[in-house]
Amino acid sequence: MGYAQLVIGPAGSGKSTYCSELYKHCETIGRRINIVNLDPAAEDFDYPVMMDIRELISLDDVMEQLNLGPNGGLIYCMEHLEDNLHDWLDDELENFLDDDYLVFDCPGQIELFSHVPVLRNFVEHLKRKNFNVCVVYLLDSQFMTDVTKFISGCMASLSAMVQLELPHVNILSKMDLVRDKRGIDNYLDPEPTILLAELNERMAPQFQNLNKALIGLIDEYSMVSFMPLNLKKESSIKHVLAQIDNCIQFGEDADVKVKDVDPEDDE
Ligand SMILES: Nc1nc2c(ncn2[C@@H]2O[C@H](COP(=O)(O)OP(=O)(O)OP(=O)(O)O)[C@@H](O)[C@H]2O)c(=O)[nH]1
Ligand SMILES: [Mg+2]
Repeated sequence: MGYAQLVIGPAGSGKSTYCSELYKHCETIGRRINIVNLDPAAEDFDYPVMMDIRELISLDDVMEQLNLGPNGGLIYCMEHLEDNLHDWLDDELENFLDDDYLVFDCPGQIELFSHVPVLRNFVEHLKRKNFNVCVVYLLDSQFMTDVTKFISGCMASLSAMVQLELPHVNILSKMDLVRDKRGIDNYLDPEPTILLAELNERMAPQFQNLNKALIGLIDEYSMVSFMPLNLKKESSIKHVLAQIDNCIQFGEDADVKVKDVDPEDDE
């Protein structure tokens, strides 16, 4: 049994920074995690890269040889990854132990978790390899300045939920930059009626039915809860990691194993 976090979210939402701070945190507490780069366009890393899509395919080569732009090139690279799950990925996974913990730093192109099936197939493959996988969806708290942005952030996250069908943890990133914490509180675990009132206030009257339907949808998926993450605070990282571990049953299996070898249990 392996464990994996699939770190996704819009471009610039802080995925790679999250991965590197998580790595540092785990290093401090003596816990082994492995960060995998799935972004063919990434250049610099603050974390040791245990597995790297750039060893499989080069975005620059793809763009040059196939005459593609950066986004088309990226999708091509990701589809190439999909075609190589059984050889490249499986070979790379051989390097890890059975109960290793992997964190996948994904690209930020929204099409990867809205309609392109690559990540879904990638996850299915990991599941077949006996990984417990969870989505860690990052949304930049800097954009949480009004209800319309919040709704669009929720919709993108919801589309990832529907696409990937995985346990899902929503995180509001870059909390160290938030000055008005009260403004953000409304969006951490929001009250649907308050959201609806705000939305109606913001938008022209003809949208009231649509607003109601949107808020109803978000409410019914009961996914509008975001966990704030301040990477400058060790306690915040610890809290978020504990929630994610819980989602993929990380600690639980470990506990069982400890008990299994406990000699006092023999009696
Ligand atoms: N202050 C602050 N800045 C952050 C934080 N996380 C990320 N940033 C900054 O936000 C920018 C984008 O961060 P990345 O970690 O590269 O974001 P990403 O989601 O990996 O971006 P892509 O890979 O391009 O999709 C960088 O300039 C980071 O320094 C944070 O927690 N606090
Ligand atoms: Mg990145």
